[in-house]
Amino acid sequence: MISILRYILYILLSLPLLVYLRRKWLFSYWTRKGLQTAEPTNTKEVGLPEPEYVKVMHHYRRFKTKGEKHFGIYQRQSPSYVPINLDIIKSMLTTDFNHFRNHGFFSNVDDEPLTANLFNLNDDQWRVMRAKLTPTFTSGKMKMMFHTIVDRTSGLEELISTFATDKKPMEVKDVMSRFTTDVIGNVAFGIDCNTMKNPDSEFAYYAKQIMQLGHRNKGMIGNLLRSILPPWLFLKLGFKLMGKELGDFFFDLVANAIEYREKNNIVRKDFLHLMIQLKNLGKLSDDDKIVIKSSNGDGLTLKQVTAQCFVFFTAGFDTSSTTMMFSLLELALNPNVQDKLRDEINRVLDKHDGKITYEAVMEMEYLDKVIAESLRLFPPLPVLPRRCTEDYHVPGTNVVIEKGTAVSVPLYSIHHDEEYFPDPEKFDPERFSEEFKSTRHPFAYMPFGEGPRACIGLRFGKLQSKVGLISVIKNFKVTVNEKTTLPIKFYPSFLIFVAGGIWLDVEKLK
Ligand code: HEM
Repeated sequence: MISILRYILYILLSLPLLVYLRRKWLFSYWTRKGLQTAEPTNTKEVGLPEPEYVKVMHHYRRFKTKGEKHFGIYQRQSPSYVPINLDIIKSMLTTDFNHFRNHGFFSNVDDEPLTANLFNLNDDQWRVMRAKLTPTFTSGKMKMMFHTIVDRTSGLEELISTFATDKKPMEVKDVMSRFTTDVIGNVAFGIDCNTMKNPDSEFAYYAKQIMQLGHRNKGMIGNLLRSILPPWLFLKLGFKLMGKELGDFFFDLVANAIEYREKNNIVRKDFLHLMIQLKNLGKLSDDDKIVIKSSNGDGLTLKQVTAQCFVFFTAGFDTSSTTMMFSLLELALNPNVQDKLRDEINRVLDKHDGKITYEAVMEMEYLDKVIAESLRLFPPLPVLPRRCTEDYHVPGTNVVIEKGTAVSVPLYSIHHDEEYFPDPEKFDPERFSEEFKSTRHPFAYMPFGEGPRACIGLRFGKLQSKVGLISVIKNFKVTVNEKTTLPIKFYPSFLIFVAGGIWLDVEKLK
């Protein structure tokens, strides 16, 4: 008995040593691979912790100054490879795409249908889905949906007018998200969410839940297990990655909308109609009626359709409202740019009978530059995730990235690199004149990602951001309210969130 107790005591005493050795071994991964490493720090940060992409930028700058082409970091306990050299990045995202075709997220249509969305899908499932969805985002299809975006601008103008009349500052992210929620809710689910009129609508509630995924909705034990278990095991224990309530809400929404349209042969020019075609025919068709029978068994299931509508919504509403929020902040901080943009908007709209048409938007070159510069300074997805799917010898180096390793393409760091963008913190839309663009490495700017896995919704995202900005700048003058903390501080998240929000004063123009 005493000897058993002694053994237990030895084990207990040696436990801290084992933990220490395991930690040492895990965190020596990159050194063993011959790569410079950003050591994980244990020091407590004072105030708001910096988001991961800002920490990566500090390392990026340090290692780049030393002439390194790449370095390694640790996310929790997992190693992640961070390329610095743009030619390496180009190879990984394009020519050697096959080694890095996955984002590295979990997806399983049976256990949790919403995870079977294009962003999460892997390997052949991704390839097949991407090929099916690509024709949904052509410029022809964008023109078809254009009126839905423009129709929502009257609600946006009404909403902003209330702040101008009451002389109250407006929290820009809230206002612009309500605009994009109404636009995408309409084109992806075919419903009038009306969050601009009613911020407490059911739809607005779920939109907020989506933005909190991964932090708060699983309870304390759920969050703890989620951080240590692989997703498949987490699901086997009865937890949900996205939450059951959220999954049921979106599934019912899509199922009911499709049933209604199919029963009543309702055709609308939106994503949902295109998804009905993909469900029933397996491809898009020019028919202006609903065809029910799948001719070749190639059609998407209802769960697959729901997952894609869900990702259009999630990937589409926050990215575009973030883009407009930062554009408006910079326009408020740079009144000369704001005036110049307003002049362009008025000049072009005059040529188009004062109407926001697709052609008018395409004609606004300065608007395009303003948005491009805002996306440079504040890319809504500041790090591009990839997962290595086959061992990869990094060109021009002795390093081999092992299958299964995560890759973080440091978009935010590249966009703030003074080699590519001199005086990088300055907002200067002229960086996107043809003259300057042609002198830059093509991979120095990629807010929508690059290669076959780049953002499928680029055209739609740009279009709704442009229409939203036209509608605000045409009608209102914006200035910074003192409630905005400058310089802005980011909230720690993998997306760009501003701590305390961005508050602007708005003045209605005649
Ligand atoms: C300004 C707006 C937007 C920005 C900045 C943006 C940015 C991005 C980025 C950086 C990626 C990852 C690309 C990569 O891994 O290389 C991405 C992927 C994606 N985006 Fe967007 N996005 C925007 C708007 C939209 C919209 C409006 C939609 C849909 C309606 C959308 C749907 C998607 C989807 C489905 C993916 C996954 C593509 C795949 O894995 O094949 N995005 N987006």
